[in-house]
Amino acid sequence: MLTGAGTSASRLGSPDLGLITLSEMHANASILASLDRSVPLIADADTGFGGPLSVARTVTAYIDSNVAAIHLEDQVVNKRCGHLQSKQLVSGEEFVTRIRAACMARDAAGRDIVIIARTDSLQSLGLDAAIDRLQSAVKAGADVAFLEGILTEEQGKRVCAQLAPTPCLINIVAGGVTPILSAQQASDLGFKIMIWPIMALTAVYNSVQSVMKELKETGLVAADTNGSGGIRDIFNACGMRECADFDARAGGSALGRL
Ligand SMILES: C[C@](O)(C(=O)O)[C@H](CC(=O)O)C(=O)O
Repeated sequence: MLTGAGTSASRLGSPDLGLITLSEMHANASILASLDRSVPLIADADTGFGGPLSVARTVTAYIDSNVAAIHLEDQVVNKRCGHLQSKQLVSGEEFVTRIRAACMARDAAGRDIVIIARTDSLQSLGLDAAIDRLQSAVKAGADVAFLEGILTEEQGKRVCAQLAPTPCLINIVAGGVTPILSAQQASDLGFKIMIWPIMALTAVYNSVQSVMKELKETGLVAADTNGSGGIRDIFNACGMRECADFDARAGGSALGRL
């Protein structure tokens, strides 16, 4: 999952308030999608970054980066995280235009990308209107429906039932408005896709904060005595053995001993 909130936080040091641009999102998407091509990447496309032509440009850029799916929402371009208050929406017609533009760009590219329609309208318009927006988006060609900021399990169950057979996605954000559900609970409600967009960022943030505090207070962060948790673990996770093996098979001799 390429999170817009996480990309804003890590690249701009800013909250998820619509400051991130297509170029920055696309750069991150390209890196993530190329890490392991067998793993499909869902990328946040926010509002599509403008009118129909900008939406089309966004879709084409993500397709070129081998992104598997994108979610496009109905907030105004000056958007905010879906779990904050006072979100503003574009009209239902403008939302459908965004989705239609995305599907047209996908069809024109002749390549496969899953279009996930996200509505942020539950907060201000209520459940019936939000479901209505998702149904219109599906009619315009969206493959998956995403009701953002679900407040209760009952709402989750209803959206899945009323959108069927279109698969629905649920977004779990620690500290957000949606109850934290397990994969099994989400599946029991009828969801087919579940994202935890800021889980990894939260874990990294908490552990970096903890070691930074320790370093500041004690002047030292002790290394693990058993050799795990160090830089070699990270190099190995990044494929150091595979690199050495490739180098040797190609006839190289520089990576025999690392
Ligand atoms: C899904 C989301 O768009 C994202 O940026 O990952 C965010 C997540 C978040 O802010 O925690 C969202 O608006 O829900």
